[in-house]
Amino acid sequence: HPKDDRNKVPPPGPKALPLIGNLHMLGTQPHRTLQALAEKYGPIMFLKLGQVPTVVVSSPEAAKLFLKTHDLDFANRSKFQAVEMFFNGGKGIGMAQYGWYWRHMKKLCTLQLLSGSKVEMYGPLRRKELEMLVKSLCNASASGEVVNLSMMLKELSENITFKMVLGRKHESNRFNLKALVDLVSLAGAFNIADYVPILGIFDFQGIRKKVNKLRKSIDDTLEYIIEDHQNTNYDDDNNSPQKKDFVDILLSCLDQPMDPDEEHEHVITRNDIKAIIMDMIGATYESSTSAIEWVMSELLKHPSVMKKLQHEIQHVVGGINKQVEESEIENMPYLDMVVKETLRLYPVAPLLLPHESRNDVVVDGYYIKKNTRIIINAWAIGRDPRVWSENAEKFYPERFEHDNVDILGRDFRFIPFGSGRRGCPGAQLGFATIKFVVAQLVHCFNWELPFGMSCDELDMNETFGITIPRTTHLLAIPTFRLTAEAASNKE
Ligand code: HEM
Repeated sequence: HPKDDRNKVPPPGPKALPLIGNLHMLGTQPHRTLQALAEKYGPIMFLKLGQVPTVVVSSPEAAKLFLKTHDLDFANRSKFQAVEMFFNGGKGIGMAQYGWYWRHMKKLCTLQLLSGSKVEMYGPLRRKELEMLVKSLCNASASGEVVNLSMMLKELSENITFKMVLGRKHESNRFNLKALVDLVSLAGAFNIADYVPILGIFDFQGIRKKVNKLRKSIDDTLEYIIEDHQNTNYDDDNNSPQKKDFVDILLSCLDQPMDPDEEHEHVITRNDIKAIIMDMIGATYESSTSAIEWVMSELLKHPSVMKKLQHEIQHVVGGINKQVEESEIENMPYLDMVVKETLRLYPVAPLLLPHESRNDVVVDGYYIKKNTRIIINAWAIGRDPRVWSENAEKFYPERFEHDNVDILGRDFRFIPFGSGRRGCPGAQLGFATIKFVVAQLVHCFNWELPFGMSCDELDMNETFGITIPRTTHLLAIPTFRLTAEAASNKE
């Protein structure tokens, strides 16, 4: 009825062009462009990205409406060509449609892989990998070398990810891990086919071709990983939980009913397990590296914060005779503030992962149709002066001193891990990893910028993708500051 249609007011937004809609407005830094557009059109704004109706959310109040009040209505994910082609139609968690399959898989991973006790269980592994990084930094310190911290952190993250998920070192040439990592980045690439399907037929960017090429090689890799695990006999000594990696735990669910009490008697298949392995590698791989890189960048720019942090850590650890133990981290409130402040300014996934409406919904008086893409601009919320005061752009960890916001998205001013049903199940693991690595790097070394660079000269530009890593690598000079015996972590 026409009268009804008049009442269905969509959120305000800029005028859209035929075919491409507002795509041309996004530029190379969509998180920044969308922030500027929201200043003009408001915190709930409508855009047409190609053919895709999209609502962009840019304030804590609005985020709460979408991720809490109407969470269930917006709990779907948008479909992306590369993901559809690859992850067996989205049978992992991150890109799966809302429903019983996603619910059970998420529950399984949360309980079996990512619970607090499992995060603790992988502590020794993180510690061992980190020790190796400290050793090579010690060598660099002895010869006064400039290190490429970005590359070293990437390697650390690769080692932790592959050890934790696959239980193996990534050097093994039987794993085509490069293909796995390439695929994850293709899944996140801007693919015109996702926005203007009619142009997708031509595959101008060659994404479909690349995904097809990677498909077989990755399937072989995943098959190899699974077989390798199935053929490993754990003798009694080795059968301790510490020896079990993610894949072992997942394989113990193979061919088991997902939930025998439910009406959907889905039995967990090999394909399900492959998709979850891909999800876990994808989610772990880049997220913590990017966050640690930003923490270290801000600390290099703010030597007084670095000193204050060293002081706290030294106090908790009890001097400079030993390295940090992960169990000591919980007694370091300033470290907590430093990492939160970094995630506020550089949320790893600046626009979270796109949600999608499951029904027609009215939010704050605006009519939002079923299958509308929802983008939450966590980056803009973290930098809004109305929320964080006039110094919102400044790195100032003390702002959290009397403001103990939690990381799990209960406070919509701070949502680096999302919130609600589709929130990040790896938040505790991610947060713990970042804090431990930063604490160790800052406790073991003094850090300086190279080539006589002043703090103000450090390039702080970001490159937009699913994540926002630094555009340029972070170079720095470490100087070992602990006693000689602490170098090998002996007390
Ligand atoms: C610093 C580390 C991390 C950050 C900042 C981060 C951030 C995020 C964000 C923003 C989302 C999307 C939330 C939304 O759309 O509302 C997400 C989803 C997800 N994350 Fe993380 N994450 C991190 C680490 C991890 C780790 C270590 C894992 C697992 C090993 C993980 C697994 C997932 C999964 C499976 C989802 C999809 C959840 C769903 O769709 O239901 N994340 N993460």
